[in-house]
Amino acid sequence: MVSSDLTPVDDAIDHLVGQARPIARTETVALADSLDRVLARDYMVPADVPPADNSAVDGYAVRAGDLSGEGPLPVSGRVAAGEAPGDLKPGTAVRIFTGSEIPSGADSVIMQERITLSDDGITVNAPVSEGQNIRRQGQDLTRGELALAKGTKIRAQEMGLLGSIGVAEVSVYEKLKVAILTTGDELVDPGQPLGPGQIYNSNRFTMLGLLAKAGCEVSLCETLRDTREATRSTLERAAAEADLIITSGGVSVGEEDHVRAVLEESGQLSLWLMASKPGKPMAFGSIGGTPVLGLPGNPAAVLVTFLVVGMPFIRACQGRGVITGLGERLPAGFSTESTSVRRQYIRARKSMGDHGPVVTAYSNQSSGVLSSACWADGLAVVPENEIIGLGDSVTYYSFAELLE
Ligand SMILES: Nc1nc2c(c(=O)[nH]1)N[C@H]1C(S)=C(S)[C@@H](COP(=O)(O)OP(=O)(O)OC[C@H]3O[C@@H](n4cnc5c(N)ncnc54)[C@H](O)[C@@H]3O)O[C@H]1N2
Ligand code: MOO
Repeated sequence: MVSSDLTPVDDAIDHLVGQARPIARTETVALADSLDRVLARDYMVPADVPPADNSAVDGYAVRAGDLSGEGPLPVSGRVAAGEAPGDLKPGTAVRIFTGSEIPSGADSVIMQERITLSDDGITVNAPVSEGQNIRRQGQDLTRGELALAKGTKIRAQEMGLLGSIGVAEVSVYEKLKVAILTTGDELVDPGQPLGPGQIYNSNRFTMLGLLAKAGCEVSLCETLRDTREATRSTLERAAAEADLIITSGGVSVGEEDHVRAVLEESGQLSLWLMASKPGKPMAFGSIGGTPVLGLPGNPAAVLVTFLVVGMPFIRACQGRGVITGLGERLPAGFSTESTSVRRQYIRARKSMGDHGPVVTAYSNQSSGVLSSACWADGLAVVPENEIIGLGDSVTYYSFAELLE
């Protein structure tokens, strides 16, 4: 029997992350298609990047010691980027471009703006120090070192880095297959007329968007009728082909709340009720060995609970590490009136106040008010048992970083 005390949010996250089994299935994708995927192996550097010393500017390669003599330095050659450089003849300069390899014998490059060119060669108008304007071989990556570690999520810059070491195809974990099950007899799909007592199913679309951003594949997306049998059979069917099932609704205390009951009867319920607002009736367990994250039905609770506890769990299942250091401390542009034993996640906006950035809160924080989340660009945290006064420091998380 799972405790009906409210589990503190941090303990709930630890519990879920502890239960996560990282996906083992891998696949190979073209580098061009690897954005937002997760590396399934370490990538070592096969050869120095850049492979040779090269010029950081358009100008002239010289030996700094040759500049002490009188008169211009004759220009003895030219190296375009992509050409193999020859040797620098002593006492001369070589015309060179950004990215051109440095001819052997040269030890410095002078920007073309710092010289005067005549028929006799170049006259240098600025002091030259040995090594200037040369990008050294291996300054970016050195042969044999780790370029990117297994478990790294590939952003644009990681795509570029893999390209820079010559990787054309990337070994990544398969996307997590997630089943979305929304529950409730009152739900109607957008596009249909609404009958008495009915509402449109919005959670389904919030969840589709969140999972796409989280790099998951939605393998099944259905709405359940409010019966024990429909809930059981759909959960079992989803469990057979998904890595994770996420439900909305049906986890509170009413007799029509079947998700939690089915987990208890036919699977496992390892956590129920979290000390957060919104998100209290969150449930977690498994059925047929597949983890089930039961989000509350209220639309803003779906968003908040997914971001706060769902994302750390999904990251762990994706083979990624725990992300730390999220959030920033900012003065509150709002105040609260009473304390709660639940940690409150306020739909909030970071904006510029008279004295710098400040976090403002949407006026209606009801978990049925999804427009609060559209107005907001993140969440501000009111800690358990605390009251926030205007100007007090609060932690603010942007939606973007919560979805990293
Ligand atoms: N006696 C108590 N009642 C409630 C409690 C409680 O502690 N004791 N907790 C409240 C809180 S907090 C929440 S959150 C909700 C969560 O209940 P469920 O997770 O069982 O969700 P439902 O009852 O199925 O739905 C709640 C609400 O959300 C609407 N909903 C559900 N699914 C969708 C959807 N796909 N799209 C749009 N809207 C949806 C549903 O119509 C309800 O209005 O329980 C409170 N009650
Ligand atoms: O916990 Mo409920 O999600 O506050 O509305």
